Amino acid sequence: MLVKVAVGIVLRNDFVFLALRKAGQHQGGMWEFPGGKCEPSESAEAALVRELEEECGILVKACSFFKVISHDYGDNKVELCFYKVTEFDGEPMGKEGQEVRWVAISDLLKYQFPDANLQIVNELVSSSK
Ligand SMILES: Nc1nc2c([nH]c(=O)n2[C@H]2C[C@H](O)[C@@H](COP(=O)(O)OP(=O)(O)OP(=O)(O)O)O2)c(=O)[nH]1
Ligand SMILES: [Mg+2]
Repeated sequence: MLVKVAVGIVLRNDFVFLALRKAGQHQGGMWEFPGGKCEPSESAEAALVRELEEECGILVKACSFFKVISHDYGDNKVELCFYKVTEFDGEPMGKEGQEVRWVAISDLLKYQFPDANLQIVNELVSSSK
């Protein structure tokens, strides 16, 4: 089954907000851009706003669509809709107890991401140079 996911690249200056996926989750132990599954008939943008409030406690004020990446993990097929989040209310936090941190975009390659993220991470790092 294909799972549609909305993902937020939350940006502030040259930093991006990352969260650590918990051990029991799919791709647990990997760093991620916060987000989650779209509910049936929910738009990706609506899911993005809902998930970032649920997971990070922020209200998205401005975002722009970045890219869709489809990836087959074998056990799970995902379609990730990435958005750049450039304006938000509140200070992002790990609202579900997850470890979080602001990371300089130029340092992103030091973090381990799920395979589906590799292209996006490389593009972000290249564009920061
Ligand atoms: N949020 C997020 N998910 C990612 C990224 N990269 C990646 O492969 N994924 C995958 C992992 C999961 O299979 C899926 C996202 O599911 P999720 O676990 O965040 O979904 P959710 O927040 O709705 O959580 P749940 O209610 O199902 O527990 O997408 C990423 O950067 N961010
Ligand atoms: Mg999630």
